Amino acid sequence: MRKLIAGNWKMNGLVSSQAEIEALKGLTGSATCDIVVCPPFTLIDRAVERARDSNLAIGAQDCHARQSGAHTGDVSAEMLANIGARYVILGHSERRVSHGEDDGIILAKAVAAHRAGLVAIVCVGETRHERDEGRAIEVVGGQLRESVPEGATSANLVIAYEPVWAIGTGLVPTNEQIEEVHAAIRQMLKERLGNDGQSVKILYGGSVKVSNAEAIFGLRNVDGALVGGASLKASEFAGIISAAI
Ligand SMILES: O=C[C@H](O)COP(=O)(O)O
Repeated sequence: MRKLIAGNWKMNGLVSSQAEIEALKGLTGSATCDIVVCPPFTLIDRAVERARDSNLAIGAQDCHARQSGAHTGDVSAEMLANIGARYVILGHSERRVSHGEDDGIILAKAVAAHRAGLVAIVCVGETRHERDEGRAIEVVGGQLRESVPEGATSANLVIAYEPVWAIGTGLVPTNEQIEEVHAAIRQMLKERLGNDGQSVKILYGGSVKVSNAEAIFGLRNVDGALVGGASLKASEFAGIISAAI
């Protein structure tokens, strides 16, 4: 399956950071994988312009479930599609924790993303405590069941497995642990979405770096990565992308 490498800039980036998009274009012109950059809302418009006529797609880091209305400070999926975003990250653990988002909210947002024609990158993953209790697959399975819309397809859904304890910590599960969870996600997607579940991309996220990318991308059910810190510098992100080619 063609790999997908997505960069989540989180709450980083000023107007001057457009230079990273420009540099990334230059460094990844011959890449044979799909590449997505998800800057903060404030830079999406500019990033779309910068990425025009390149193999980079631009995404957002969240959206509201409603199309419009009295929701101060929020941005709808339709607004994102309207300015040229093609992807939206949903259910990132930083939003689950700091904004109290539960699976029901994430499901509603994924439905909204699909309504607007966006690809939803739905994040799932267990905490350290849940892993230590041997419940990683059970937790991820519950999140998938409750937050993936009925009728989602490989054209509008990507799953990102991000163990919470691996995000921004430098800790990474063993290759066996990653493969075990990805294989379980693959099976659940097939059960839920039928044959098309086989083609939904499953990304790994959590402390992906140039030094570990190749080994992670070599795992059977890993179809790419959702990269945080290492996506902020074009040269570093391009190094990860080249490991996926
Ligand atoms: O969305 C990205 C993940 O939270 C991973 O972040 P990280 O690569 O900085 O660990």
